[in-house]
Amino acid sequence: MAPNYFPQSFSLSSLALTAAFLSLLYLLHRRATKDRIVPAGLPWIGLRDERFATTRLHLRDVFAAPAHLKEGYEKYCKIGKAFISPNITFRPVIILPPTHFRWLIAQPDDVLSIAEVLKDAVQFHYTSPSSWTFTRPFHVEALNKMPLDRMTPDIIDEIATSIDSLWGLDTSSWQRVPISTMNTAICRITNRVFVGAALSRNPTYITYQTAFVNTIALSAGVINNAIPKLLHPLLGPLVALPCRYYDYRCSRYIVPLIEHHLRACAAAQTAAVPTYDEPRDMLQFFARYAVRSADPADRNARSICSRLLSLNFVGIHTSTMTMVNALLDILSPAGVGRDCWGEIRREAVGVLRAHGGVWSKAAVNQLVKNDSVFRESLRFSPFKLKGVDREVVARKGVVLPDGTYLPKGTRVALPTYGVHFDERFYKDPMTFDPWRFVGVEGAGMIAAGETFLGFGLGRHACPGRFFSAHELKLLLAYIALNYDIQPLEERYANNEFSDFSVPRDIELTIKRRKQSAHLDDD
Ligand code: HEM
Repeated sequence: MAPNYFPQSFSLSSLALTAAFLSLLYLLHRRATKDRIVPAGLPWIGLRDERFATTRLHLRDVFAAPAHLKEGYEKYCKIGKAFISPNITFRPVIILPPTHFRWLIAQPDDVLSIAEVLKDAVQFHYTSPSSWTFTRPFHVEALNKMPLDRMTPDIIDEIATSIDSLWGLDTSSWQRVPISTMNTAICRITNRVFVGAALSRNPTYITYQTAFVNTIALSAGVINNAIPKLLHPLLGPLVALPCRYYDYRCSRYIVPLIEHHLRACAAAQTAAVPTYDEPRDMLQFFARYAVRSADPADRNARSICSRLLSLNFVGIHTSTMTMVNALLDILSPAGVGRDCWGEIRREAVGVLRAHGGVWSKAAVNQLVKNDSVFRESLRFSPFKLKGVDREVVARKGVVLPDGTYLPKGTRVALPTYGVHFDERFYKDPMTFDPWRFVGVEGAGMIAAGETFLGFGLGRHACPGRFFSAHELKLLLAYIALNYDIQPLEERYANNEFSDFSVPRDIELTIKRRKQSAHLDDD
């Protein structure tokens, strides 16, 4: 009798189930790899000779991205060559060397697109469809031209109110506060500037707004990384339900305000004598742009509201991480060794006294040490290790300066991490030197350039950086003037995940000063 190789319990149905499971795995693998456009002739970084080599490389990259990017930069970028970097999304990204940067920023948007990357990264189609139903991206122009001088009194008022309530006013004893309180403060300051005092102090609105900002990132992450593309139309709307709900709840507060501002702007436009006040918040500013547009789609209050919420999302996370990284760097042994906290406080005292105790844009512009610390921290502790991501959208693809052909759909990016630690661009790059940029022509915090990619590069460089730099410098100055902080034992390492480097939530030991340092006797 022929031997029975199958255990008794191993029935035909379990065999069929196993086969179905394996087929499903194979199909998912095929779907996951469908978008892998891999241009010919470029080297991979980190690829091993093994089965399912690229799939395993993409998975390994979740924790090995910094090592991959460093190795690729040293091996290829430094000799002017591009390389292929793996990615958690299973879409490889072509990392361009500094010699190709000028070529990249010279490409028009219908060849290399940032919009495609953003839409995909945030899965706007599911998470916030209304934020893309506009014809003109006037929010970018509005961000570039924000009337920061006029907004400064509100910004400093919101900084003082939020920090005082989050960190307390006890001048007698040291307190422990989570560094993540910066997130709440920046959320409040941003909202004060975006939607005005009434809403920024409304706890219910702030709860919904914070929930939106947090769930949109989570939903997009799940859709992008945990659901095969094939299932996006089915599961995308379900996963995005929470952030769509919070978007809706916020809109109940914001839309009536926008409609009010749109009516007021339209009336002022037709009045013989304009009656409308100069805008003090972004909603008013947006309304001005909207009424000037010839396209009614630009005046859709729901779309303007979702656009504003998406800007909140982009701006609050980035500004929070920049502030937290800066505090960690300043209070680390490297920052303490250069008396960073003391210097920032002395500078703030001098500038504030020189301006009669009142902050203005001109006063903030004189905070050169404060400015240098932020730029150095963005260089030394970037929260995104590769950046300036673009997608090839030209139907016929595009050719790199070295002759490499990139088909439509290829993703390209620049090696932020490599450039920021390249000894050809920075002396002693592994050292945090807070005063590195003081007095250096063209090296202010917001100056985007080929050797500093913290805010991107070219015409799409971050339009929110003018506001963010202003807000962060005022926030740091306020804290330095009003609080003592104990140094940290070490520069706590950030959590690294894929090409993200996110600071950890640690506790700071702080004590309120009896009065702002600019009022002290010398
Ligand atoms: C320190 C804080 C910030 C950092 C480090 C930062 C960084 C960046 C980076 C690296 C880019 C990509 C640029 C490129 O690919 O060339 C970007 C784009 C962008 N940022 Fe920021 N950002 C910050 C704050 C803000 C704020 C506060 C806002 C708005 C309120 C904002 C709005 C935007 C927008 C709308 C874009 C897309 C620009 C476009 O599509 O042309 N950012 N930002």
